[in-house]
Amino acid sequence: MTQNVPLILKLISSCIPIANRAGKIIQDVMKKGELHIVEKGVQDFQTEADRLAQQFISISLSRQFPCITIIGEEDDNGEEFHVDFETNEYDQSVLEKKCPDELKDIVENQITVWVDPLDGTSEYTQGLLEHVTVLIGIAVNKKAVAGVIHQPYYGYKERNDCGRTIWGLSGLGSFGYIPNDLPSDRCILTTTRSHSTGLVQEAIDSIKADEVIRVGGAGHKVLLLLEGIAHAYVFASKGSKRWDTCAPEAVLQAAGGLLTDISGNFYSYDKNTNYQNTNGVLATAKKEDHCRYLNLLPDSIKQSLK
Ligand SMILES: Nc1ncnc2c1ncn2[C@@H]1O[C@H](COP(=O)(O)O)[C@@H](O)[C@H]1OP(=O)(O)O
Ligand SMILES: [Mg+2]
Ligand SMILES: [Mg+2]
Ligand SMILES: [Mg+2]
Repeated sequence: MTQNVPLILKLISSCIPIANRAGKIIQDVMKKGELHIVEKGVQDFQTEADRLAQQFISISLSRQFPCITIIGEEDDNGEEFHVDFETNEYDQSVLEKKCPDELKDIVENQITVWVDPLDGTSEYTQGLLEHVTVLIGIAVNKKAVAGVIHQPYYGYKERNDCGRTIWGLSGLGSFGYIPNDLPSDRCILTTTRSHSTGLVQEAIDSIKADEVIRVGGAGHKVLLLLEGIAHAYVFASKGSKRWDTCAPEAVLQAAGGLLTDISGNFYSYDKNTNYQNTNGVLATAKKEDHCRYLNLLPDSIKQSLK
């Protein structure tokens, strides 16, 4: 069934059911009601759901794609985990797509997968469940080229079968959501709700937006850009990591947007990179708007993150 499918499509089509299943693991932990929270650092938490979803994703992907490098947020907890799920499921709609020519011949050792099993952990622990996403980002050499963003609690207040999965591939497009037009008469920003600093606020103020939406998670904020709810995501702080931005960057770029650090430089997603996003995040729904936001941010803010 998948013999003649290029590796990159096969990998994305496998990441979708894996991300969906990780979302179920996250829901199950919440249903049981005991999160077993560990504090990794200041404003940096890990729950049972982060750990179990990480192990599930890492084990499932490495069984199926043994020569791919997988780097996950919660990799080093050393716990035993039994994966009872045969990871030979594929999302058929991905397998049917035409692979962009430049990605047809990619092999496993060129790929690094950046996994954030639960993005928006602070919000998850506070019951802000729509902020939670599962992020699986696929980099070829150092570039983020594909991403899967699963939002397990999307629509949970309205329906029982909640959740949705968005994915994108550079040169092909983005799928799984309705891209509405951005408002043309006002400027709407999105930024952190749980990791704000004086500098984060200074950067927001320098843009003089009409509205600022403060929500959790890098995945969730990029969804606001994809859906035409916010024009730009501005986070002038260290704190996020490559697994927070790889999938969002790839899906956004496939949809015509752009994600860089606050000086306009791309992060490298090479397997040997330092994984800290030291220079913050500036993402825009439209790549042609990116330069304007970049110019609005004062040099003093850019310099102080370097
Ligand atoms: N200071 C920080 N320490 C740890 N993680 C951070 C920090 N700042 C941001 N992050 C990660 O980046 C995501 C986006 O940031 P924010 O929600 O503040 O805008 C967070 O959900 C968190 O990911 P995670 O929840 O996976 O640990
Ligand atoms: Mg975390
Ligand atoms: Mg995260
Ligand atoms: Mg996380």
